[in-house]
Amino acid sequence: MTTLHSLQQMVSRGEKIATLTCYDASFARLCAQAGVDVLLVGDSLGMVLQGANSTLAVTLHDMLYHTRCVAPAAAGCWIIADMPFGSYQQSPEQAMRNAARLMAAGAHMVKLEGGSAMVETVRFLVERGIPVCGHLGLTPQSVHQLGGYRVQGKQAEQAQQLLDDAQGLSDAGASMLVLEMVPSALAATLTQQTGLATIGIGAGPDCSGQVLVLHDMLGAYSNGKPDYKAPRFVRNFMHGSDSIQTALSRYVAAVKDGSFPAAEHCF
Ligand SMILES: Nc1nc(=O)c2c([nH]1)NC[C@@H]1CN(c3ccc(C(=O)N[C@@H](CCC(=O)O)C(=O)O)cc3)CN21
Ligand SMILES: CC(C)C(=O)C(=O)O
Ligand SMILES: [Mg+2]
Repeated sequence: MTTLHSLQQMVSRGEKIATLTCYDASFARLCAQAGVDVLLVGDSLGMVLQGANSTLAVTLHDMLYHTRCVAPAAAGCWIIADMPFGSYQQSPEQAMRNAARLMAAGAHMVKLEGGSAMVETVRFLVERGIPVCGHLGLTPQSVHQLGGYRVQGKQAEQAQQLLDDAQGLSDAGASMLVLEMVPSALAATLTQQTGLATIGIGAGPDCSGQVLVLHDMLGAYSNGKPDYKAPRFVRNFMHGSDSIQTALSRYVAAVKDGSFPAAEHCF
């Protein structure tokens, strides 16, 4: 069974943490059988399941429903649930109220996007018994502020801000951190300096683990436009696999042996 403690032990011995998003019981069973360590009930479900072009319209009810679908079937996996847009930014009390509902639905940890502005909220949740995962770099709930789904932290000033944000989240008691679309060298520095278990998506090979959206790594997602191209960090593991089970197992193996991500998936 994967626990926060066993994840930290994996980090200590240099074993990579294989993470996938998951939204339902059937895939939770397949992922658990394939040896996926962590399942993220991501608000990416707004794009993947609901067909929207951002994650902004996802509700707490949506997240509760999918967490309840995943949890009973996720045998042994560590389950992280995303806090959706608008469910935690107002105050630590609002975040606590909604995080408690996600935990009651079966999550083991909640994830929220943002840096210094979220430090007080992270401390509030952790002091009240809720494990918290941060999310820095490309934070999709801020897509309209960031001007698109773009790599973050390329300029020195942005990179320093990310380092300060990560340290702040770590000091506040966060135990994991998703790094999305940041240069590999910066993600490596963040991982070394903060002591957090970092889970990268487009953040290079030197994170403590990797995550992909399930439908992306199975080649099952497109935004419906004829010129759709998957993000650079995606590898389709159905290529060369005869079944979904094989693709999931090959993903776990590639994360564990360091062959994913390769340079072509990184910034
Ligand atoms: N299916 C899916 N996969 C994801 O990885 C994902 C979601 N949905 N929804 C929530 C966010 C949004 N994400 C995205 C969405 C698009 C790009 C993208 O189009 N990237 C291109 C262009 C980069 C650029 O313009 O600089 C790339 O080539 O990486 C990246 C991340 C990551 N998350
Ligand atoms: C892409 C991952 C990190 C995520 O936040 C999601 O799936 O919502
Ligand atoms: Mg998310």
